[in-house]
Amino acid sequence: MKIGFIGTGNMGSILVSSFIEAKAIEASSVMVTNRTIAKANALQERYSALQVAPSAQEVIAFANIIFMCVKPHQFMDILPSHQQWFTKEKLLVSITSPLQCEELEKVVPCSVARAIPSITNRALAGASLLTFGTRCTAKQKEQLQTLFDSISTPLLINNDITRVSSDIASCGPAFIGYVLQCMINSAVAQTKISNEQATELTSQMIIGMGKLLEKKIFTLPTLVEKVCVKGGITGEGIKILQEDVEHVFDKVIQRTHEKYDDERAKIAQQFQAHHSS
Ligand SMILES: NC(=O)C1=CN([C@@H]2O[C@H](COP(=O)(O)OP(=O)(O)OC[C@H]3O[C@@H](n4cnc5c(N)ncnc54)[C@H](OP(=O)(O)O)[C@@H]3O)[C@@H](O)[C@H]2O)C=CC1
Ligand SMILES: O=C(O)[C@@H]1CCC=N1
Repeated sequence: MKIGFIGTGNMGSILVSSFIEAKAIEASSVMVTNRTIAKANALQERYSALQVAPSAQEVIAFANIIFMCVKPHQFMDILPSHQQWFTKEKLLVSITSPLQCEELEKVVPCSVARAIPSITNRALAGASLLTFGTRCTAKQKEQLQTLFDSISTPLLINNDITRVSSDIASCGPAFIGYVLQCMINSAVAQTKISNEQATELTSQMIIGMGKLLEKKIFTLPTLVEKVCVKGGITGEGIKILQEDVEHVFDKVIQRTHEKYDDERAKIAQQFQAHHSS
Protein backbone atom coordinates (compact mmCIF):
# COMPACT_ATOMS: atom_id res chain seq x y z
CA MET A 1 0.00 0.00 0.00
CA LYS A 2 1.42 3.37 -1.04
CA ILE A 3 0.36 6.51 0.79
CA GLY A 4 0.57 10.11 -0.38
CA PHE A 5 0.24 13.37 1.51
CA ILE A 6 -0.58 16.69 -0.14
CA GLY A 7 0.19 19.31 2.51
CA THR A 8 2.74 18.72 5.24
CA GLY A 9 1.86 21.54 7.61
CA ASN A 10 0.85 20.79 11.20
CA MET A 11 -1.52 17.90 10.62
CA GLY A 12 0.05 16.40 7.47
CA SER A 13 3.40 16.14 9.28
CA ILE A 14 1.76 14.71 12.41
CA LEU A 15 -0.02 12.02 10.40
CA VAL A 16 3.13 11.02 8.48
CA SER A 17 5.19 10.80 11.70
CA SER A 18 2.50 8.95 13.63
CA PHE A 19 1.77 6.33 10.95
CA ILE A 20 5.49 5.64 10.48
CA GLU A 21 6.26 5.49 14.20
CA ALA A 22 3.22 3.24 14.80
CA LYS A 23 4.68 1.00 12.05
CA ALA A 24 1.40 1.20 10.15
CA ILE A 25 3.36 2.26 7.07
CA GLU A 26 6.97 2.11 5.89
CA ALA A 27 8.66 5.41 5.10
CA SER A 28 9.61 3.98 1.67
CA SER A 29 5.87 3.66 0.84
CA VAL A 30 5.23 7.35 1.51
CA MET A 31 5.40 10.29 -0.90
CA VAL A 32 4.69 13.85 0.23
CA THR A 33 4.50 17.30 -1.25
CA ASN A 34 3.90 20.76 0.16
CA ARG A 35 3.53 24.23 -1.36
CA THR A 36 6.52 25.40 0.68
CA ILE A 37 8.73 22.44 -0.12
CA ALA A 38 11.04 22.97 2.88
CA LYS A 39 8.30 21.53 5.13
CA ALA A 40 8.22 18.32 3.05
CA ASN A 41 12.04 18.16 3.03
CA ALA A 42 12.03 18.42 6.84
CA LEU A 43 10.08 15.14 6.98
CA GLN A 44 12.58 13.48 4.66
CA GLU A 45 15.39 14.55 6.97
CA ARG A 46 13.63 12.61 9.75
CA TYR A 47 12.60 9.59 7.64
CA SER A 48 15.22 9.25 4.89
CA ALA A 49 13.35 6.59 2.84
CA LEU A 50 10.33 8.88 2.45
CA GLN A 51 10.04 10.51 -0.99
CA VAL A 52 9.39 14.19 -1.62
CA ALA A 53 7.63 15.18 -4.86
CA PRO A 54 7.74 18.62 -6.43
CA SER A 55 3.97 18.70 -6.99
CA ALA A 56 0.64 17.03 -6.19
CA GLN A 57 0.52 15.22 -9.54
CA GLU A 58 3.43 12.86 -8.68
CA VAL A 59 1.91 12.11 -5.26
CA ILE A 60 -1.49 11.21 -6.73
CA ALA A 61 0.08 9.04 -9.46
CA PHE A 62 2.26 7.22 -6.87
CA ALA A 63 -0.23 6.49 -4.08
CA ASN A 64 -3.26 4.23 -3.55
CA ILE A 65 -4.43 6.42 -0.66
CA ILE A 66 -3.96 10.19 -0.92
CA PHE A 67 -4.39 12.34 2.19
CA MET A 68 -5.40 15.94 1.44
CA CYS A 69 -3.94 17.84 4.41
CA VAL A 70 -4.61 21.37 3.20
CA LYS A 71 -7.18 23.87 4.49
CA PRO A 72 -10.78 23.55 3.25
CA HIS A 73 -10.60 26.52 0.85
CA GLN A 74 -7.38 25.14 -0.70
CA PHE A 75 -8.96 21.89 -1.97
CA MET A 76 -10.28 23.51 -5.13
CA ASP A 77 -6.79 24.88 -5.94
CA ILE A 78 -5.77 21.24 -6.39
CA LEU A 79 -8.65 18.87 -7.20
CA PRO A 80 -10.15 20.17 -10.48
CA SER A 81 -6.76 20.46 -12.20
CA HIS A 82 -5.79 16.92 -11.07
CA GLN A 83 -9.06 15.08 -11.78
CA GLN A 84 -7.51 12.74 -14.34
CA TRP A 85 -4.89 11.54 -11.83
CA PHE A 86 -7.50 10.55 -9.24
CA THR A 87 -8.36 7.37 -11.12
CA LYS A 88 -11.25 5.15 -9.98
CA GLU A 89 -9.23 2.69 -7.89
CA LYS A 90 -7.66 5.43 -5.69
CA LEU A 91 -8.88 6.67 -2.32
CA LEU A 92 -8.80 10.39 -1.54
CA VAL A 93 -8.95 11.13 2.19
CA SER A 94 -9.88 14.60 3.39
CA ILE A 95 -8.88 15.46 6.96
CA THR A 96 -11.05 18.55 7.29
CA SER A 97 -14.61 18.78 8.61
CA PRO A 98 -16.40 21.31 6.38
CA LEU A 99 -16.07 19.21 3.21
CA GLN A 100 -18.42 16.27 2.86
CA CYS A 101 -17.57 13.10 0.95
CA GLU A 102 -20.58 13.52 -1.37
CA GLU A 103 -19.30 16.97 -2.40
CA LEU A 104 -15.79 15.69 -3.14
CA GLU A 105 -17.22 12.73 -5.10
CA LYS A 106 -18.66 15.28 -7.54
CA VAL A 107 -15.18 16.65 -8.24
CA VAL A 108 -13.03 13.51 -8.45
CA PRO A 109 -13.86 10.11 -9.99
CA CYS A 110 -12.20 8.04 -7.22
CA SER A 111 -13.37 6.84 -3.80
CA VAL A 112 -13.52 9.46 -1.07
CA ALA A 113 -13.40 9.28 2.71
CA ARG A 114 -13.06 11.79 5.51
CA ALA A 115 -10.76 11.12 8.46
CA ILE A 116 -10.54 13.98 10.94
CA PRO A 117 -7.50 13.47 13.18
CA SER A 118 -6.56 15.04 16.50
CA ILE A 119 -3.23 16.38 17.68
CA THR A 120 -3.44 13.65 20.35
CA ASN A 121 -2.86 11.10 17.55
CA ARG A 122 0.81 12.23 17.59
CA ALA A 123 1.08 10.35 20.92
CA LEU A 124 -0.75 7.40 19.28
CA ALA A 125 -3.73 8.29 21.46
CA GLY A 126 -7.08 10.08 21.29
CA ALA A 127 -9.90 9.67 18.81
CA SER A 128 -10.20 10.12 15.05
CA LEU A 129 -13.45 10.57 13.12
CA LEU A 130 -14.09 8.50 10.00
CA THR A 131 -16.79 8.93 7.34
CA PHE A 132 -16.85 6.84 4.16
CA GLY A 133 -18.17 8.06 0.83
CA THR A 134 -20.48 5.93 -1.30
CA ARG A 135 -17.72 4.62 -3.60
CA CYS A 136 -15.40 3.23 -0.91
CA THR A 137 -14.84 -0.50 -1.29
CA ALA A 138 -14.80 -2.84 1.72
CA LYS A 139 -11.03 -3.14 1.27
CA GLN A 140 -10.50 0.64 1.28
CA LYS A 141 -12.65 0.98 4.40
CA GLU A 142 -10.63 -1.71 6.12
CA GLN A 143 -7.31 -0.14 5.06
CA LEU A 144 -8.28 3.29 6.39
CA GLN A 145 -9.72 1.85 9.58
CA THR A 146 -6.49 -0.15 10.15
CA LEU A 147 -4.33 2.93 9.55
CA PHE A 148 -6.27 4.99 12.10
CA ASP A 149 -6.51 2.06 14.55
CA SER A 150 -2.71 2.22 14.76
CA ILE A 151 -2.63 5.85 15.96
CA SER A 152 -6.06 6.43 17.56
CA THR A 153 -9.49 5.14 18.48
CA PRO A 154 -11.40 5.70 15.22
CA LEU A 155 -15.13 6.42 15.43
CA LEU A 156 -17.55 6.30 12.50
CA ILE A 157 -19.33 9.65 12.33
CA ASN A 158 -22.29 10.91 10.26
CA ASN A 159 -22.38 14.40 8.75
CA ASP A 160 -24.97 15.60 11.30
CA ILE A 161 -22.57 15.31 14.27
CA THR A 162 -19.28 15.95 12.47
CA ARG A 163 -18.76 19.50 13.74
CA VAL A 164 -19.50 18.81 17.39
CA SER A 165 -17.45 15.59 17.30
CA SER A 166 -14.51 17.53 15.90
CA ASP A 167 -15.06 20.24 18.55
CA ILE A 168 -14.52 17.60 21.22
CA ALA A 169 -11.88 15.31 19.64
CA SER A 170 -9.81 17.76 17.56
CA CYS A 171 -10.42 21.25 18.97
CA GLY A 172 -10.71 19.82 22.50
CA PRO A 173 -6.95 19.70 23.17
CA ALA A 174 -6.74 23.43 22.34
CA PHE A 175 -9.84 24.28 24.42
CA ILE A 176 -8.77 22.29 27.47
CA GLY A 177 -5.13 23.38 27.03
CA TYR A 178 -6.30 27.00 27.09
CA VAL A 179 -8.42 26.47 30.22
CA LEU A 180 -5.49 24.78 32.00
CA GLN A 181 -3.17 27.61 31.00
CA CYS A 182 -5.68 30.05 32.56
CA MET A 183 -5.50 28.03 35.80
CA ILE A 184 -1.69 28.21 35.73
CA ASN A 185 -1.70 31.97 35.04
CA SER A 186 -4.11 32.65 37.92
CA ALA A 187 -2.12 30.45 40.30
CA VAL A 188 1.07 32.35 39.46
CA ALA A 189 -0.63 35.77 39.65
CA GLN A 190 -2.39 35.15 42.97
CA THR A 191 0.17 33.14 44.97
CA LYS A 192 3.91 32.59 45.43
CA ILE A 193 4.03 29.51 43.13
CA SER A 194 6.36 29.87 40.13
CA ASN A 195 5.18 29.40 36.55
CA GLU A 196 7.48 26.38 36.29
CA GLN A 197 6.05 24.73 39.41
CA ALA A 198 2.43 25.43 38.42
CA THR A 199 3.07 24.10 34.90
CA GLU A 200 4.68 20.91 36.20
CA LEU A 201 1.83 20.30 38.67
CA THR A 202 -0.79 20.93 35.99
CA SER A 203 0.92 18.63 33.48
CA GLN A 204 1.17 15.81 36.02
CA MET A 205 -2.44 16.38 37.06
CA ILE A 206 -3.82 16.08 33.49
CA ILE A 207 -1.63 13.03 32.73
CA GLY A 208 -2.85 11.38 35.94
CA MET A 209 -6.45 12.22 35.13
CA GLY A 210 -6.04 10.69 31.68
CA LYS A 211 -4.74 7.50 33.26
CA LEU A 212 -7.67 7.30 35.68
CA LEU A 213 -10.05 7.52 32.74
CA GLU A 214 -7.99 5.14 30.60
CA LYS A 215 -7.95 2.52 33.33
CA LYS A 216 -11.67 3.16 33.90
CA ILE A 217 -11.00 3.72 37.61
CA PHE A 218 -13.37 6.70 37.52
CA THR A 219 -15.69 8.39 35.04
CA LEU A 220 -15.60 12.20 34.85
CA PRO A 221 -18.68 12.61 37.12
CA THR A 222 -17.46 10.07 39.73
CA LEU A 223 -14.03 11.69 39.71
CA VAL A 224 -15.55 15.11 40.45
CA GLU A 225 -17.70 13.58 43.19
CA LYS A 226 -14.73 11.84 44.86
CA VAL A 227 -12.62 15.02 44.96
CA CYS A 228 -15.47 17.20 46.21
CA VAL A 229 -15.46 16.15 49.86
CA LYS A 230 -18.71 17.38 51.43
CA GLY A 231 -18.25 20.81 52.97
CA GLY A 232 -14.65 20.87 51.76
CA ILE A 233 -12.43 23.25 49.82
CA THR A 234 -12.92 21.84 46.28
CA GLY A 235 -16.67 22.44 46.52
CA GLU A 236 -16.06 26.16 47.09
CA GLY A 237 -13.99 26.29 43.90
CA ILE A 238 -16.67 24.33 42.02
CA LYS A 239 -19.29 26.92 43.07
CA ILE A 240 -17.25 29.59 41.25
CA LEU A 241 -16.92 27.37 38.20
CA GLN A 242 -20.68 26.76 38.21
CA GLU A 243 -21.23 30.53 38.11
CA ASP A 244 -18.72 31.31 35.37
CA VAL A 245 -17.98 28.18 33.35
CA GLU A 246 -21.06 25.94 33.38
CA HIS A 247 -22.54 27.35 30.16
CA VAL A 248 -19.40 28.68 28.50
CA PHE A 249 -19.18 25.67 26.18
CA ASP A 250 -22.71 26.39 24.89
CA LYS A 251 -21.20 29.56 23.46
CA VAL A 252 -18.01 27.81 22.26
CA ILE A 253 -20.03 25.19 20.39
CA GLN A 254 -22.39 27.79 18.94
CA ARG A 255 -19.37 29.78 17.67
CA THR A 256 -17.60 26.80 16.07
CA HIS A 257 -20.85 25.85 14.33
CA GLU A 258 -21.27 29.42 13.03
CA LYS A 259 -17.71 29.36 11.65
CA TYR A 260 -18.36 25.91 10.14
CA ASP A 261 -21.50 27.22 8.41
CA ASP A 262 -19.48 30.19 7.04
CA GLU A 263 -16.81 27.85 5.70
CA ARG A 264 -19.43 25.56 4.17
CA ALA A 265 -21.08 28.53 2.45
CA LYS A 266 -17.73 29.66 0.98
CA ILE A 267 -16.98 26.12 -0.18
CA ALA A 268 -20.44 25.83 -1.76
CA GLN A 269 -19.63 28.96 -3.80
CA GLN A 270 -16.29 27.48 -4.90
CA PHE A 271 -17.97 24.21 -5.91
CA GLN A 272 -20.79 26.02 -7.73
CA ALA A 273 -18.27 28.10 -9.68
CA HIS A 274 -16.46 24.88 -10.63
CA HIS A 275 -19.60 23.00 -11.71
CA SER A 276 -20.91 25.89 -13.80
CA SER A 277 -17.56 26.51 -15.54
N1 LIG B 1 -4.43 21.37 13.41
C1 LIG B 1 -5.25 20.44 13.89
O1 LIG B 1 -5.21 20.07 15.10
C2 LIG B 1 -6.22 19.76 12.98
C3 LIG B 1 -6.39 20.17 11.67
N2 LIG B 1 -7.29 19.56 10.84
C4 LIG B 1 -7.47 20.02 9.47
O2 LIG B 1 -6.26 19.82 8.77
C5 LIG B 1 -6.17 20.78 7.71
C6 LIG B 1 -4.78 21.36 7.73
O3 LIG B 1 -4.58 21.99 8.98
P1 LIG B 1 -3.12 22.30 9.50
O4 LIG B 1 -2.23 21.17 9.16
O5 LIG B 1 -3.26 22.73 10.91
O6 LIG B 1 -2.80 23.57 8.54
P2 LIG B 1 -1.41 24.03 7.97
O7 LIG B 1 -1.61 25.38 7.39
O8 LIG B 1 -0.34 23.82 8.99
O9 LIG B 1 -1.14 23.00 6.77
C7 LIG B 1 -1.66 23.13 5.49
C8 LIG B 1 -0.52 22.84 4.54
O10 LIG B 1 -1.04 22.74 3.23
C9 LIG B 1 -0.07 23.30 2.34
N3 LIG B 1 -0.68 23.67 1.08
C10 LIG B 1 -1.59 24.63 0.83
N4 LIG B 1 -1.92 24.68 -0.48
C11 LIG B 1 -1.17 23.70 -1.08
C12 LIG B 1 -1.04 23.25 -2.42
N5 LIG B 1 -1.75 23.81 -3.43
N6 LIG B 1 -0.19 22.23 -2.68
C13 LIG B 1 0.54 21.67 -1.67
N7 LIG B 1 0.47 22.06 -0.37
C14 LIG B 1 -0.37 23.06 -0.08
C15 LIG B 1 0.46 24.49 3.11
O11 LIG B 1 1.68 24.88 2.55
P3 LIG B 1 2.48 26.20 3.02
O12 LIG B 1 3.56 25.66 3.91
O13 LIG B 1 3.02 26.81 1.77
O14 LIG B 1 1.51 27.09 3.75
C16 LIG B 1 0.54 23.95 4.52
O15 LIG B 1 1.78 23.36 4.82
C17 LIG B 1 -7.24 21.84 7.97
O16 LIG B 1 -8.25 21.68 7.03
C18 LIG B 1 -7.73 21.53 9.36
O17 LIG B 1 -9.12 21.76 9.48
C19 LIG B 1 -8.01 18.48 11.27
C20 LIG B 1 -7.88 18.02 12.54
C21 LIG B 1 -7.01 18.64 13.51
O1 LIG C 1 -11.68 20.50 10.49
C1 LIG C 1 -11.76 20.44 11.72
O2 LIG C 1 -12.83 20.30 12.29
C2 LIG C 1 -10.53 20.50 12.53
C3 LIG C 1 -10.61 20.62 13.98
C4 LIG C 1 -9.37 21.32 14.37
C5 LIG C 1 -8.97 21.96 13.16
N1 LIG C 1 -9.64 21.54 12.14
